[in-house]
Amino acid sequence: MKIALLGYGKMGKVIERIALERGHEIVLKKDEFSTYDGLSTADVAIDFSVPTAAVDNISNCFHANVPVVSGTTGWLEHYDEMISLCNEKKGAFISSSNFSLGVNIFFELNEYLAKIMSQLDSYKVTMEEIHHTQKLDAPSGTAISLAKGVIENSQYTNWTLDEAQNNEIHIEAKRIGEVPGTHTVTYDSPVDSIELKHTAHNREGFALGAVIAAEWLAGKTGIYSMKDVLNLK
Ligand SMILES: NC(=O)C1=CN([C@@H]2O[C@H](COP(=O)(O)OP(=O)(O)OC[C@H]3O[C@@H](n4cnc5c(N)ncnc54)[C@H](OP(=O)(O)O)[C@@H]3O)[C@@H](O)[C@H]2O)C=CC1
Ligand SMILES: O=C(O)C1=N[C@H](C(=O)O)C[C@H](O)C1
Repeated sequence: MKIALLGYGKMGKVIERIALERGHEIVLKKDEFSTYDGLSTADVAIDFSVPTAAVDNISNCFHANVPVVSGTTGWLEHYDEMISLCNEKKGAFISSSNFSLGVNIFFELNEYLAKIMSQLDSYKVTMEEIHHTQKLDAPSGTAISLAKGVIENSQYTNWTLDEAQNNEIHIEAKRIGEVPGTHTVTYDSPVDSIELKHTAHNREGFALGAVIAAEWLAGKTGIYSMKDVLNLK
């Protein structure tokens, strides 16, 4: 399969290695100043860039009729626009705040736990995410997805980085050294606590998940999620 890499930073480089190991060919490595030359020859594009570049990258894929897998976080305010463009161009799209198998299992557990805890007034939920100091966005896309998973299954209505008021979920975003990504969901009561925690040991899980998603998406049309790829629906 011919793959275009949109973003060739920390993630792009790990994705390149895993894609080559799985027998794929890289036809474009786009960073900030390079062009999209080669994009139209790709079977699929994988976007791990920066919040300000994701919309251009994804739009260019739809215009070039190339299926696109996007892992970039911090551009959610343009999500509906990209969905409309995908539908208009009859494109193929998967975006996820986290492509690792472990985090996608964690998402399922988070939703299940939220349903149970929604019946118990004595517990209050909070979230913590820890990432490396080069990360541009806060809170992480994964923390936002976790908060949405709770909101859709409980009485909580929104998340905040500030002190939580009624029905708000507080997210603590920490930036420390080279941490690849640690997320914790905590339910705390006066008598005990329950914690769900995922710790990434490196970037391999994110990158492998993105390559698997790209293999799954190539040749398809439509808008999908990691639930489709991993058969979690
Ligand atoms: N969904 C998931 O599973 C995961 C998502 N992420 C997300 O992926 C994104 C990338 O992370 P990471 O690799 O660590 O970040 P890096 O900062 O290491 O890499 C970002 C890359 O994007 C490039 N870039 C900047 N502008 C453009 C542009 N206009 N077009 C294409 N590329 C551009 C940069 O180029 P240059 O070097 O020239 O500046 C750089 O190569 C982040 O949003 C992060 O949150 C990260 C891990 C997992
Ligand atoms: O920027 C990162 O590094 C990561 N970003 C994603 C996010 O914002 O959730 C996923 C992962 O935690 C690593």
